Amino acid sequence: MLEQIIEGVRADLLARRESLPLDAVKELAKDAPSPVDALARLRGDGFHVIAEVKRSSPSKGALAAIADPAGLAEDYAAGGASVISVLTEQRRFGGSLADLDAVRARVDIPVLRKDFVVDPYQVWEARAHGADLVLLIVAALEQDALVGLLERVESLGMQALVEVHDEQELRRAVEAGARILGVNNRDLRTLEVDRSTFARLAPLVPEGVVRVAESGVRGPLDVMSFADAGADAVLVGEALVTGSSPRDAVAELVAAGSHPAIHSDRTHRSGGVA
Ligand SMILES: O=P(O)(O)OC[C@@H](O)[C@@H](O)c1c[nH]c2ccccc12
Repeated sequence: MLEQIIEGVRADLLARRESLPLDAVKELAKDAPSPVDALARLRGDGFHVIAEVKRSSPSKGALAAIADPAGLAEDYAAGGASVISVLTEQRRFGGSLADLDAVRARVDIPVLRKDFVVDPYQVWEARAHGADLVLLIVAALEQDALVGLLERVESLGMQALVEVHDEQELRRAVEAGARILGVNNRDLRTLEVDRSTFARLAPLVPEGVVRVAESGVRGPLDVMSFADAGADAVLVGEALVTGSSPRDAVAELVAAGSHPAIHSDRTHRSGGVA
């Protein structure tokens, strides 16, 4: 699946590059609002929710129409989200750079461009459209490309969420210098979700690197177990776009992550309940 998605991404990228050359994108990037320090935000106190604007996915098809992505992002922010993730991949996820523009114009918390980034052009584009963070998927990149893109992201004042799904990818991410590491519980090759992936990989993430549990969060109980396994943040799409109140849903997840010890063995052994 990953390869087919990337094929489409490259074709769309080629078309955009033809209508707007890299130099023009670089000019636009100069005029973009300065990046917000997303790393400081995610390293800050408390548990963090990265809330995603997601219309559809290859695994689930259509999830939600989302006529007003900026309104949704405002609701997420009001519920206490630390970062808004905006899918910009068009063919399989129904996103666009217009969604990123709309969201950027209406929230001041950090915004993540969520896409299959394989070329520096997309990093410049992210900055030109006001992104503070860019997703880099290790499974989609050779090591040299990963290192180069990460450097480009940081040289533009942004941060990368570096996504991994197994031990080897995790080692590559750490070697490349990732500061924010996402463990995707969904295997992008098969689209299967295995919620034990995060807990398996989290102990291998070096101290000081932000740990994000991605995909498959259904509600507060999942957040508690990811927080218990060491997550600093969760990245949530489907559960938020299909629920009734995105604002209340985010608030519930933030609260759940802030009290992981209620469910931990540690607490049971000491007999206390937070
Ligand atoms: O809708 P979910 O299961 O809450 O997942 C959100 C997010 O983790 C998922 O959209 C995602 C994680 N990594 C990606 C890479 C590309 C596209 C999408 C993703």
